[in-house]
Amino acid sequence: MNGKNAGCHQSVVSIDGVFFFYEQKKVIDDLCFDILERDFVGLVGSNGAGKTTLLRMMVGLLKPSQGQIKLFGEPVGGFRDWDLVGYVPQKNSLNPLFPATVKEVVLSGLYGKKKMFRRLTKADYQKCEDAMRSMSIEDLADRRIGQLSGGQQQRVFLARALINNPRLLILDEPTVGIDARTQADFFQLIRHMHQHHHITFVMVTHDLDMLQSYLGNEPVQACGGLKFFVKHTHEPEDCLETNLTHSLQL
Ligand SMILES: Nc1ncnc2c1ncn2[C@@H]1O[C@H](COP(=O)(O)OP(=O)(O)OP(=O)(O)O)[C@@H](O)[C@H]1O
Repeated sequence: MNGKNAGCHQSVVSIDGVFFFYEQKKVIDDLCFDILERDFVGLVGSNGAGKTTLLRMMVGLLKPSQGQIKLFGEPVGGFRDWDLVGYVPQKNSLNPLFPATVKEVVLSGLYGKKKMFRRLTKADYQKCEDAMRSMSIEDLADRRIGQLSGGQQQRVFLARALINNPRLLILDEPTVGIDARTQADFFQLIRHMHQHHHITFVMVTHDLDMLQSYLGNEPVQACGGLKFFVKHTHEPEDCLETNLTHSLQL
């Protein structure tokens, strides 16, 4: 877990002495944790343990009260290469009247703060097609997202996170509210992505059985109410495919 080596062992997320307080309430208590390239990290904890808070700090939406988080070696506060990071926040079921189409939602993954008002290019539309195809949702492209099932919506949000071909994918309870069969399919898809692509995963889930079947029974670290399960995938031959939006079909 420790070490910032070359090649497949680079540090992707480094969490160093992080505390987080909401007013007087301590939520994260002196957390130190390194996530290396191509790790799959499963983050587990009871309601209110601080999982979402930690993910939000990783993507710069919250600032640690103390300590530091680095992404790809850069402090999050100064990190600019957000195309490397895909984030799928906790599911909110969408109002069926929400007007955006699937294609528009996926394309919106391209809008960094700076790019918000630029014109979309042919290459952007191609990336969108690739991302939708990788999640097998191309047939839904013109449907309103609010009219889709929970499982379909999750695939759309994953495609949105994939459109920039990220190297770090952060998923906050991606299968909540989805039936068991769809959850199993979704998890298989995530495993496939991890096994075949040069990508690091951090996933919060309450589905311990599913997680342990892939990451083993023992957490590698516990901090407060948080438990970290990790699968390392550091063999050089595991790092051949790099383009996430290619050949993701199961
Ligand atoms: N904006 C906020 N202001 C004050 N307290 C907050 C705020 N957001 C979260 N909290 C509190 O911080 C604690 C951690 O919340 P967090 O959402 O990180 O937990 P979690 O582990 O993701 O929980 P869950 O499994 O229920 O999603 C909880 O006690 C929560 O009530």
